[in-house]
Amino acid sequence: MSKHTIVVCDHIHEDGLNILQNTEDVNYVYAADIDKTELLNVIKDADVAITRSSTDVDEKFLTAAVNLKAIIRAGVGYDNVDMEGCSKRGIIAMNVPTANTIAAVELTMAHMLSCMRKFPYAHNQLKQDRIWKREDWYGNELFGKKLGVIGFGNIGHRVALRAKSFEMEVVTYDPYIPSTKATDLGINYTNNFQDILDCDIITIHTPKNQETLDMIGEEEIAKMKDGVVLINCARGGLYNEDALYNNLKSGKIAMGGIDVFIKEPAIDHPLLDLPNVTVTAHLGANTKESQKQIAIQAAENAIESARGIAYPNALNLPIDESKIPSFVKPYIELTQKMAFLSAQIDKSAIRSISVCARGEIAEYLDSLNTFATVGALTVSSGDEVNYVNAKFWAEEKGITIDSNVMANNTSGYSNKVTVKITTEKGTTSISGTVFDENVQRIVEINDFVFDIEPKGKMIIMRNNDIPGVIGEVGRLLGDNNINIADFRLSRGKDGALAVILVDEKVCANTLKELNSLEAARSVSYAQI
Ligand SMILES: NC(=O)c1ccc[n+]([C@@H]2O[C@H](COP(=O)([O-])OP(=O)(O)OC[C@H]3O[C@@H](n4cnc5c(N)ncnc54)[C@H](O)[C@@H]3O)[C@@H](O)[C@H]2O)c1
Ligand SMILES: O=C(O)CC[C@@H](O)C(=O)O
Repeated sequence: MSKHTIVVCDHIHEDGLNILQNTEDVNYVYAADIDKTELLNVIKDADVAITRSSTDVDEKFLTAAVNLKAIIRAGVGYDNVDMEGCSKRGIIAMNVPTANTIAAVELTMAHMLSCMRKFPYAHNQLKQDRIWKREDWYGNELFGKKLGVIGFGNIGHRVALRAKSFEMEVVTYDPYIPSTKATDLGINYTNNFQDILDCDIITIHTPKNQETLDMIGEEEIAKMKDGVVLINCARGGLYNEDALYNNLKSGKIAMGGIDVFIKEPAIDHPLLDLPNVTVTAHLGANTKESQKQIAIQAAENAIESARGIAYPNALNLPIDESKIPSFVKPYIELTQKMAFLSAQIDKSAIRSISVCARGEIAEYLDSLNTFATVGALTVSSGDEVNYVNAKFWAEEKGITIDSNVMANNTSGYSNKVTVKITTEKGTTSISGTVFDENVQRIVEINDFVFDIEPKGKMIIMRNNDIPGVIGEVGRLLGDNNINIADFRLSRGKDGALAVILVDEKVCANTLKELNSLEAARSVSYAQI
């Protein structure tokens, strides 16, 4: 079996490492404890790399990583990933966007409270200096203060909600959201930045990019109230660091709560010398709960991308991101998985790949088509195929690709995608939809109705609808030490189709035995 090399460049939770270690087609390399210069040597063998903010994915890294096909940023911010460099090389970059949201929200609240009550200094005076001097520590309350939240995304909006529960007055500035996203939650929305500068406390939760770097500098601070408190648990440099230092020193800014710095590790940073700054070493994401979730998702996504099955939360998709609403991404992933499954059900030379969609998702047929092609070709061509080269591969092999809007909808799903793969043996058609925000489901296989998560090891068996089939299949799999996790049977006019989810990989001999059952018409094994 050919193995995919996945290199873990930074510390991640052991649950993620265990997933990689226990995956048979993964050769996992732990490189979090080696020097970053040595990493350049190790990374040359990587098919996929997992990084956090301690590894810069820059020109040097990318030049060394000659085999790299995908990179997973085990966190939200990807400002330390050279996205253009990745795209030029056909490397797909992904992040894990929401697993550390709560951790960062709670650290923001901790900094806010620490600043208002000068908590670390009071703590140190008693614990380190053994001085009991209550008159030194008159703080301020959050109650009744005005909080300005810049950036109302996953973290910003939750900080705002928590601040409301402290009975603060909250106003947010985020030109990229509809104002109702804030006002529906009882948060004031403004598109006048001065309203933020007028606040008692300001916290920033935007990504770091050309627009947000130095968003708050000398000029903006001059317009703030004397004694303002500034919190930054997003990225170093969103508040200009020199301006921050000068104004904390002068007392214009009363207190700063800072988790992030332009250059990290920041052990010699001038801000550390100031008495009115509470600091943490980029710990926003550092809760056990969040790191566990991030590591699990990063490991699972690394495996899926190494196998070419899907690129969850891809950041450099071959589509104009600004024109893609967030509901489209899970459909893209699902389409790739359905094509991957379809090409495994009928393992023979593909003649055509066709994607058909209805609902709003039909506007994105072109992108769905690219990802269906990647999924279908991965079965025969492995991880060499990606969204950059998939259509060229198909052309070279003489595979026809087409897409069209579904004419009628009898299923009742408002959005539905069908992938049809035709080989020399026939056509396999799989349809799917997405519930809520990201609950992906396969709802039809060759006109048989199902409700299956596109995940795991499965046997797909077409059979005559006669009594005793389930019992016979169960016995046969039991005799071969294969545990059935779930048995889904769909009945039609002409027989039945069973999708049997199993815990173990099924070998060719067992499939042959299943195929020889009297009721069996065809049997295949697939893994997503
Ligand atoms: N300290 C940590 O360890 C830690 C942990 C997690 C996330 N982060 C960082 O926190 C920040 C926010 O993360 P998130 O998950 O909430 O991201 P998000 O993408 O959910 O939200 C970002 C929000 O910023 C808004 N925005 C973008 N440009 C803006 C601008 N010029 N002015 C105002 N608003 C603007 C966007 O519209 C969006 O609503 C990111 O920089 C992320 O890297 C830090
Ligand atoms: O833990 C990290 O690598 C940084 C996490 C955080 O800054 C993020 O952007 O998700």
